[in-house]
Amino acid sequence: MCGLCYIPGFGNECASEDPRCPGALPEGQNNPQVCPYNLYAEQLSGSAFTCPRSTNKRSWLYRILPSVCHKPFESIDQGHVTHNWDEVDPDPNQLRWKPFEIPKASQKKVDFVSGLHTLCGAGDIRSNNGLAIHIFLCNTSMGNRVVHWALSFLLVPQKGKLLIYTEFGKMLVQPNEICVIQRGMRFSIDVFEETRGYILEVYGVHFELPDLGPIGANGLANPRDFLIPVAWYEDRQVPGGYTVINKYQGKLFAAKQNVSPFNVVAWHGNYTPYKYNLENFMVINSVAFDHADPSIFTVLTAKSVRPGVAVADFVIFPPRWGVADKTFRPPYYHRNCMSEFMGLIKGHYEAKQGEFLPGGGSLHSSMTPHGPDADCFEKASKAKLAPERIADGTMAFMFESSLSMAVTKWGLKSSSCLDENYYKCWEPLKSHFTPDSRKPAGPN
Ligand SMILES: O=C(O)Cc1cc(O)ccc1O
Ligand SMILES: [Fe+2]
Repeated sequence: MCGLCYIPGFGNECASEDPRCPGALPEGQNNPQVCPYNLYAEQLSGSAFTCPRSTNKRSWLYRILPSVCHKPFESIDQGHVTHNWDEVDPDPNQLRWKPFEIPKASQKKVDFVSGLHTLCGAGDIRSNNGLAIHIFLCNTSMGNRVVHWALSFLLVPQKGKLLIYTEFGKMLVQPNEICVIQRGMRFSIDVFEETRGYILEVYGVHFELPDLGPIGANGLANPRDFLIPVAWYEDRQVPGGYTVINKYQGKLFAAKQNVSPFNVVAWHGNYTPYKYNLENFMVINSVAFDHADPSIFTVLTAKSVRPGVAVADFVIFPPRWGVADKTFRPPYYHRNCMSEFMGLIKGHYEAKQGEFLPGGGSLHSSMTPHGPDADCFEKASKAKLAPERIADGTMAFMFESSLSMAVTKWGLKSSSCLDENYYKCWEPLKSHFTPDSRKPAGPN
C-alpha cells in the first residue's frame, strides 16, 4: 500500500505504463493492427468526440481483454440507492443529521456498494442535469466486486482510509483527502476499518478548477497538487469470476466476468481519476474587514451552462487566520438561491457550537434561512478582534448546488440520524434592537 506512485497535475495529457511491461504504449498511433504485448486498445470518452479541444476528454487503455467481455447485466437489490426525488414530500426546513451510523463488522459485513445511501439530490440523469449526495457506511473491502459508475463523482472519506483500485492504477485516499472518479471508470474499494464518507455525484458535467479572476495565476487548489495514479494491472481469474456492478440511469445492475477489470497495462490521455490533499489548499480571505463569501474556498466546480452558476461546487472551510477588523467574523445570516449541503471531516465548524459533528451533515436547500447558532452569535459579537486561528485541526466542507435538493426517504425517515431539534439552536437569539439610542449598541 505504501509506495504508491502518482503523476502530479490537473487535466493534463499523461502517459503511463506498468513497469512490468515497458513499451506497452503504442508509439505514434492509438490503434496499431496489433498492439504491443498483444493487448487490446479501448478508448474511454468523457466528452463528446466533437467537444472543443479545451473541454475534450478521453483516454486510451491498453488491456488484456476489452471491458465488453462480460455476461449480461441484471437488476439487483437497490439497497438505499435512489434517484427518485419524489419518495417523500419536500421539506423546507433546515435539516441536520447526527453522525451517520456505520454498521459494525461483527454484526454485518457491508462493503462500499452495499453501504451506499442516497441522502438528497435533484435533476434528471437521463437528460444529464442534476446531482445526488450519497453517504457511504461500510466495514468490508469489495473483494471481487467492482463498480462501473456511469456518472462522475467526488468522494470525501471522513473515517478510515480507502485503497481504490481503478483501471488507471491504485490510489490511497485518506480522510482530509478527496478523490474524483469520472464518468464510466471502473473501481473497487478496500477498507481497513469501519469507514464513512460523503459522495457528490454530478450528472453530465465534469469537475474543474475554478477560474481565479483577479486572484491571479496561483492560489486556492493549485493544479500540481492533484495526483493521478500510474498504470497497474493484474492478470487474475478468480473462481466464480468478478461481479461488475453497474450504476446505470440511477439503478444498480450486476454482471459476471472472468478476468479482472484491472487489466490495463498502459494508458494515455487526459481523462483519469485523481486525488487531492485538502491541506494543500492555499486559502485566500479578507485581511481588512467583512466576511467574504465562501466561494473563495472553492476547490472544484462542476459548471452548468449558465455563466457563474454551478451544478455543484465543492467548497472547504480550512484552518486559517481570522484577522478582519470591525467585523462579525463567523458566517453571516443568509438565504441563498443555491442549496448548501455541509459535512464535517474533523474538528468543529465555526458557525455551530453544538451538534454539527464529524460524520454528520446539514442541508439548507434553496432559500432556506440559516446562519450562526445563538451561542456563536453572542460570542462573536463581543469577541476582542485580535488575529486568531480559525478552524485549527478541523475541516468542514460544503456541496453547493444551483438545484433545489429533495431529501430521500432514508434521509428523512429511515436513517434515524435526523436531528429533530436543529431549529432550537436559533431559538435563543434575542432582539438587541435599540431604537431609542442614537448610537447603535452591540448585543448585551
Ligand atoms: O452556511 C454556511 O455555514 C456556509 C457559509 C459559510 C460562510 O462563511 C458564508 C456563507 C455560507 O453559506
Ligand atoms: Fe450557508
